Amino acid sequence: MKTAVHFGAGNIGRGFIGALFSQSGYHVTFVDIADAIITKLNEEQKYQVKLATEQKEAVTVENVSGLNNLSQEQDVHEAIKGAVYLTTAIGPNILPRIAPLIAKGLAARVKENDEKLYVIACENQISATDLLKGYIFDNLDEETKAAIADKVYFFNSAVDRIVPLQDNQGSLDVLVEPYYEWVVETKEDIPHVEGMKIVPDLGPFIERKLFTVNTGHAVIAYLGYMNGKQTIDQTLADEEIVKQVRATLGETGAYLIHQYGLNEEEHQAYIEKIINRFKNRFLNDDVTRVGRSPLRKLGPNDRLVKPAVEAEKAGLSYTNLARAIASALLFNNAQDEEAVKLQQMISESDIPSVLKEVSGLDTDSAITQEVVRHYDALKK
Ligand SMILES: NC(=O)C1=CN([C@@H]2O[C@H](COP(=O)(O)OP(=O)(O)OC[C@H]3O[C@@H](n4cnc5c(N)ncnc54)[C@H](O)[C@@H]3O)[C@@H](O)[C@H]2O)C=CC1
Ligand SMILES: O=P(O)(O)OC[C@H]1O[C@](O)(CO)[C@@H](O)[C@@H]1O
Repeated sequence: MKTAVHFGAGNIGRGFIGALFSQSGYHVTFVDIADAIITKLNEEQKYQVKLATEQKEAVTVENVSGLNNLSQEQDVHEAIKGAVYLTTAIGPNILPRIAPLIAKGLAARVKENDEKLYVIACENQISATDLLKGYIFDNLDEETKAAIADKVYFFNSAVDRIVPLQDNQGSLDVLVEPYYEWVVETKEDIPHVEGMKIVPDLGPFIERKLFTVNTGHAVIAYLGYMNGKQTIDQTLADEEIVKQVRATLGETGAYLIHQYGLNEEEHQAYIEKIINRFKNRFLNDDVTRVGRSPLRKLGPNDRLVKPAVEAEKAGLSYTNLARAIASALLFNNAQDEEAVKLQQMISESDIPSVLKEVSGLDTDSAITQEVVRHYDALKK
């Protein structure tokens, strides 16, 4: 049987990417540090993906197993040696940590296997696979880099499916929204995977997704948190917040239309479809999950700052994006490591200096001034 090695047996790993490989006739070897999940995968060898709908339709995912990357290094090398695909859904910040192990696996593989291997990072981050490739190459000697050149291919991708935190008493089953989109950038003819959409240029896809789904979601999460809401759908019951989401997505939309020549009506329909996805009450999606890791979300290339910077460059409005950035700066969830660090930075310094450090914005830039104005207003 063909195999795919997937790093990260979490929500997207089990509920989306691993499920598509399994449905396409692959055996999926999940690699993770969570021992309980790995043990259960090996014991049960299957799980269910359940749709967040009234009917809760379920699909059984079979031909799965697990390896612990901390205690089973050698087995992970063996798995990489024989795989057709190597994918990740682990969080962008974790990619550097798994790169040394992948590098060792690739070095061992190319000594004995001339077949092509396709590496795809499935993370909410522009050019995540390029980043992963860089981390892997930092761990390879020149000879191995040359040896893998025409055997290991690295493709960027965009992944879109809302998979909330799972409240299932340790079961492997995963609740997911019905919608999904996995777009992979390549001009190669690659082995078929159900549900994988191939495009020659990912730019418009990843920006459209990140600056609509993820920007919109972040606005709801931060405003919801600020207003004491528990979940995304509860937050959207507040019409003022819905208005704010539409206004923000109006700004990212204007940039996307300007940058990629998108059809205005189609883009408006895309926005509305996404807002409806967010309203799915069966997801019960916690605002703290969607707002997690605010330092990453406030990064220069991420869902809030990048569209604001691009809008400003294009002479377009960015005041609602500035408000979204301000609301992210007010996310003071004590359970979130990055939120704690962010609040500590703010308490020891000032907003312009924090934005300089976290988002790469000049302290006297127009965006920074606009964020400070909103921050002061929201804080009241
Ligand atoms: N949940 C969602 O709806 C979506 C998530 N994404 C992206 O997918 C990626 C994964 O997100 P989720 O599946 O939600 O997260 P998750 O937390 O459910 O899964 C991540 C998994 O990685 C494992 N992990 C952490 N550190 C590790 C390490 N050093 N070595 C091996 N495994 C390690 C964790 O144990 C966990 O099982 C993120 O980049 C996220 O932005 C993208 C689209 C949708
Ligand atoms: O996974 P991240 O980047 O922390 O952000 C959460 C976002 O990702 C998603 O899980 C799916 O794209 C959304 O729910 C949300 O916008």
